[in-house]
Amino acid sequence: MKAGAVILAGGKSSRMGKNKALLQINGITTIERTKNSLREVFDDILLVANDAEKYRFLNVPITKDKVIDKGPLAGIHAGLLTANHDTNVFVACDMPFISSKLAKLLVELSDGYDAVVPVINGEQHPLFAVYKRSIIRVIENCFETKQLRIKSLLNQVNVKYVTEDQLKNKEIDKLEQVFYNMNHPFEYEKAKIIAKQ
Ligand SMILES: Nc1nc2c(ncn2[C@@H]2O[C@H](COP(=O)(O)OP(=O)(O)OP(=O)(O)O)[C@@H](O)[C@H]2O)c(=O)[nH]1
Repeated sequence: MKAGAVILAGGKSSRMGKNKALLQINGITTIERTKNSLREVFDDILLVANDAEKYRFLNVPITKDKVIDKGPLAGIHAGLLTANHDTNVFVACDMPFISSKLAKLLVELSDGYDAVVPVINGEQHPLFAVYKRSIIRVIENCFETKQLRIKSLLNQVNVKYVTEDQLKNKEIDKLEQVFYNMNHPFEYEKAKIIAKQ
């Protein structure tokens, strides 16, 4: 695949109260689940984390934010600067049920766009989305103008939004679960139940 995958794990997990990436579900850490799923499709997987030692066990290259305390946008920035490919699927480390098939499809839909973002039931999912190196300068401009929301970035680049209608017939398993993410302890408890279903 002429694209890479980037996992973002540079956050503070303050709502969860402990590192979300390292929470176990069915005996395996969330971030490892994510990595294993991406590995079905991507040879190149990069991790953006600011405490690299915790993640050596994943055996993937690790880079740090170049701009500190700027949230996920800084992770996307560092990932694009470091990745081996122009086109990369970015995934948050708190999404235990992502789909490698969907990741591949998002890449396939990216020709002619700077980014590909799923929109499910009207909600945008910019942390399971494709971003290209062409937007690095725009991200840096967002930092300079203190626009740290990914939405601000998306307003300034050429985005393909992919809705659930466009994903029909693509045989993506359990689409409603793919974007499940864990911010609070009760969402972790729910994830463990979902994983057993
Ligand atoms: N590289 C990088 N990733 C980040 C940063 N902030 C958040 N992320 C990642 O972006 C994704 C979504 O993060 P959030 O849940 O919004 O933020 P968080 O800091 O992890 O959690 P809270 O402290 O509870 O808001 C997760 O994968 C985070 O690891 C950052 O400053 N740098």
